[in-house]
Amino acid sequence: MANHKCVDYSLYLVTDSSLVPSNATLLGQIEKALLGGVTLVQLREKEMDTGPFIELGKKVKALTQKHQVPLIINDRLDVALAIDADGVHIGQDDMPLVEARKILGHDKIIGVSCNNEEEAKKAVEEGADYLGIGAVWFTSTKSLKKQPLGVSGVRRILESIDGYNGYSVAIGGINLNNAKELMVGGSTKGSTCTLNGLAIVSAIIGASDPKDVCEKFTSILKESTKSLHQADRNTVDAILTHCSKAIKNVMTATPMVHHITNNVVINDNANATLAVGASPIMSTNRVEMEELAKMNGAMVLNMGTLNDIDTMILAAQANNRYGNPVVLDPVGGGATTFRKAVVQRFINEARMTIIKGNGGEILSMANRGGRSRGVDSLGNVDEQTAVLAVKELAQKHQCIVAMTGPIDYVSDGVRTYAIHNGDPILACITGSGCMVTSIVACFAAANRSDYLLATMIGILTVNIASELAMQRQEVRGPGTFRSALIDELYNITHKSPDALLQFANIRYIS
Ligand SMILES: Nc1ncnc2c1ncn2[C@@H]1O[C@H](COP(=O)(O)OP(=O)(O)OP(=O)(O)O)[C@@H](O)[C@H]1O
Ligand SMILES: Cc1ncsc1CCO
Repeated sequence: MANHKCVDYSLYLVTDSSLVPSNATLLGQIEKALLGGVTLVQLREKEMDTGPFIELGKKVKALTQKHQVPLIINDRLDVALAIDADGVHIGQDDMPLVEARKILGHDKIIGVSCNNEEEAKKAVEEGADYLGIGAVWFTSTKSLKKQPLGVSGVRRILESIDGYNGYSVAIGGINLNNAKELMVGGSTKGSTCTLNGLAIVSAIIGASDPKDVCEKFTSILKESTKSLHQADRNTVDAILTHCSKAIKNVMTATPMVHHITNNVVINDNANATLAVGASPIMSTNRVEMEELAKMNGAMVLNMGTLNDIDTMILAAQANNRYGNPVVLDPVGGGATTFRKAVVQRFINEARMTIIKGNGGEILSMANRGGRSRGVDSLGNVDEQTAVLAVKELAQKHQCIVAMTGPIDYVSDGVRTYAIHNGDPILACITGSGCMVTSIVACFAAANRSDYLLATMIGILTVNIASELAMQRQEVRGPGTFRSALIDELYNITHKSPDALLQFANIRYIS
């Protein structure tokens, strides 16, 4: 598995050979479930001896590999290591997470079962990649020692770990009749406390037609996501309520943000990154790209003064492999034939998490016109065109797209917002857009569960900092503004994170 931080946890199959119908086999049930859309498989064999477990594990791995789905082994690190599985799932009575991590390292997934807030908080602190929250309901697969959590219990646990960068799935008694109730009710409206998926045992493994059941679960999961977004529709609370937490996450994680950026803005961008509590490194030598990606929180690819394009791609690919968000700033993207071709190479050869450009750059990428003079956008962009461009690009490249300008537009392909903050003087200093990209990368690094949120808060931070900077007495023009902007980035993040909540002027479009 290339990238364990980008695993799709939505339909998680947990096996139990004792539940396989008499006319079927475990491997057959798993294969059918994979054909039906299962996104992750956990092999759970509580009674099996080590040798047969490894043999079975190898066969299951062949199936999951064929369907490009990760394989997790329940409890047994030795088996996981022997078959080079993608990770392990540990219960509260199994090997402690800290010890398991020492053995497996950071390239493997470790999931932890949690039944209450304390267990969840501990697992988060110790660096669990995902939490299995349960049991939600009474279940035939395990005799429960504790009361089941119910939907509200799941929600309570998720709220207690608000801001957690990993993933959460619910488990226990989930079937086609209660899945939607759990997905929608388990998540807090307008919040990052959302379930990423459902871990299902008997409803799939004991089914007469696992493929059909999985297809039904997949459409329930899609419907649930839609109705969760629906719930956010008339509100911008989803963004605002998380501003201070998102800022705190950056300050706590102090993520390293690797920039390959242009040599006009390099110093300003490094200072801006430091000002919000992250740690910049502006390296361009290909020899260390892989090693940097290993410790990196996020990566900025900025096309301002293009030099070694192959190294930029190599670095983006390495960051993709380690699951780090990659933020592309297609500076001057539409201005020359050469730049247009480079943007295409970046998109084709690496996966972008967020694309942030000005009107000329984004419209050019979306083939909707877009006029530039060098790195500057020309002309006004009407709202309808802007919204179509960011939405279409986000859908096409499965990423977040932000178009900056007097009004900024941000979309994940489903939700689109406008940001009305920012002082026009930003357009009078070089690299203010590049600075936005750097700050978005800092937020993305530390707020991985919602990159739309991270992008919105990154842009808001720079824009509101610009408004506060312009209110300072000593600011008399672009030169003094430039220093004051860095000061205000620092002040907002270190002293008054509530400034975002107070001054944000954002609009939900559709
Ligand atoms: N007229 C304006 N009023 C308010 N804010 C603005 C205005 N123009 C730009 N901004 C803000 O300035 C920042 C940079 O946006 P812009 O689109 O100018 O970037 P850019 O062209 O990519 O910049 P650069 O290439 O110099 O880095 C954004 O945060 C945007 O919201
Ligand atoms: C002026 C300029 N030229 C290339 S990059 C850059 C900085 C703003 O994008």
